[in-house]
Amino acid sequence: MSILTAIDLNKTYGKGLSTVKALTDINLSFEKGRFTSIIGPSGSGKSTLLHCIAGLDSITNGKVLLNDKDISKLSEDELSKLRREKFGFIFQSFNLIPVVNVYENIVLPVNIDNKKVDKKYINNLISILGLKDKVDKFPNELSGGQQQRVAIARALANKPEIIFADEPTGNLDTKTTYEVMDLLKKCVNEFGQTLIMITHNNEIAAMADKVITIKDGKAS
Ligand SMILES: Nc1ncnc2c1ncn2[C@@H]1O[C@H](COP(=O)(O)OP(=O)(O)OP(=O)(O)O)[C@@H](O)[C@H]1O
Repeated sequence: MSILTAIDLNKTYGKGLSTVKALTDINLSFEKGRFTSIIGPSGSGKSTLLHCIAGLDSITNGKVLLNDKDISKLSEDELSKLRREKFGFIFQSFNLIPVVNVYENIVLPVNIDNKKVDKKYINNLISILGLKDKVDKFPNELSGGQQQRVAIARALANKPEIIFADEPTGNLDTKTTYEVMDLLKKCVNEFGQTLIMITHNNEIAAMADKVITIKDGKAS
């Protein structure tokens, strides 16, 4: 069953002479509870696609359906609620809050929604990501790889239906990369979450149930 569908999706940046056509007539569907990887050359439109289907960026033409609902028609408030409740994001830049500790950063999305923190689940995430002895530290006391792991735990804290990831292991060493991939695959295979991930790493791309290639703003 498809959870997310792009129909005739087009994205153009800018106006007048300086326009850039980033995506052209994209028709794709993402299966619920599956891992889809997105590969393609630099500048081909991968991040633009991810941002458009995740409701982070407006689209120029077409539709983006979440189940059967066109999310490209939602207001900014409705979109931000949707993203908070149903989506988890892992980007190359971690966007951690510098003034609160690692634990507070991780549970932030749960607290924003006034939900109860599932301590067992959060502690399991912390332990799998090797952050047990870092929970009281502040982001600037951690290495880049450690900060990325905190960002991953935060993205998963709300048990999102869809995890959008843009090169999530780009800054990690090989061992941590495989640990993180094991965790993300577990999210898909054991918890039924949907994972959509951009990667430049062919080995990681091959772990997916489906691989989409973007070239010159077109999908194949
Ligand atoms: N905010 C923006 N304004 C104008 N053009 C943009 C903007 N963001 C991206 N682009 C352009 O859109 C095209 C697609 O960029 P995008 O970042 O989606 O590619 P990518 O495949 O993710 O690249 P990379 O692998 O290097 O991250 C590029 O030509 C880029 O320069």
